[in-house]
Amino acid sequence: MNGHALSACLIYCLRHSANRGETQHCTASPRISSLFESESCTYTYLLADTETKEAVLIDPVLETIERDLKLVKELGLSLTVAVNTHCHADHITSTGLMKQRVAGLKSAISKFSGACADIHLKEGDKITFGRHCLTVRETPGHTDGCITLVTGDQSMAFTGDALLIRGCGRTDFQQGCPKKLYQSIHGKIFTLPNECLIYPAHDYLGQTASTVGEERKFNPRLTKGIEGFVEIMNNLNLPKPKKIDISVPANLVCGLHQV
Ligand SMILES: N[C@@H](CCC(=O)N[C@@H](CSS)C(=O)NCC(=O)O)C(=O)O
Ligand SMILES: [Fe+2]
Repeated sequence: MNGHALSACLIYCLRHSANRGETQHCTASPRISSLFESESCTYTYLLADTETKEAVLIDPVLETIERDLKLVKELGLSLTVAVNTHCHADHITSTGLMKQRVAGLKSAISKFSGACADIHLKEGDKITFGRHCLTVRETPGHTDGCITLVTGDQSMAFTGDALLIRGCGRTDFQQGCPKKLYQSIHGKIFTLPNECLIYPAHDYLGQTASTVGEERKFNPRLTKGIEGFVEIMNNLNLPKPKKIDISVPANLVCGLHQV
């Protein structure tokens, strides 16, 4: 083999071994537990690598910290990151308290949330746990700091309050903007594969999960054009979340306002 062929071969081998590393590292689906908090109708998701036992918690709620930690212990998991999909307005996060209970645990939230955390996330960042990872897609519109977390194999998306099942997050407070939300959902969530499972932060009707294909086809708000969507969002006339005045300031400091 001459020098040129040898270096071409070397580049090919390096590229392919890097790709293999990426594939092995970040594609298989993690184990998932969906946990519900009934007062705020919030879903907390525990994702784990069943081999390495590393785990990530999404949107944990203060009131259910004991339940969540019990499950982590029962499954023999090592919780590495507790991430919020945004600065919640309706409930207080448990990430601050959880950090006091779990050695080495790091909190994470979007850098555009204005909230404190160990890790400030932005578009394309990855949260790795064992062989799995979550990739950050910025999906503002409900708040400026809303993110959607997508598994490496794009089989699951944790959409926070951006996309709900047959609905979406309201846009009438916390920097809410219907046009931004429409663009976020169509550009960052509906571009995922149709089979990708949607796991929202809330459900008020007892629904648990949906898919990108289902929401693209049946979501009564998102199947409209942008003008129709804006019209719907500007006329929801929802009452404010009962706990908004304590939740937002508390969540800016990881729920450690009065603890
Ligand atoms: N009644 C609840 C608050 C309900 C609410 O406003 N939910 C938010 C998500 S929490 S910020 C929302 O975006 N809802 C969209 C919708 O169409 O319902 C309370 O008092 O806590
Ligand atoms: Fe919200």
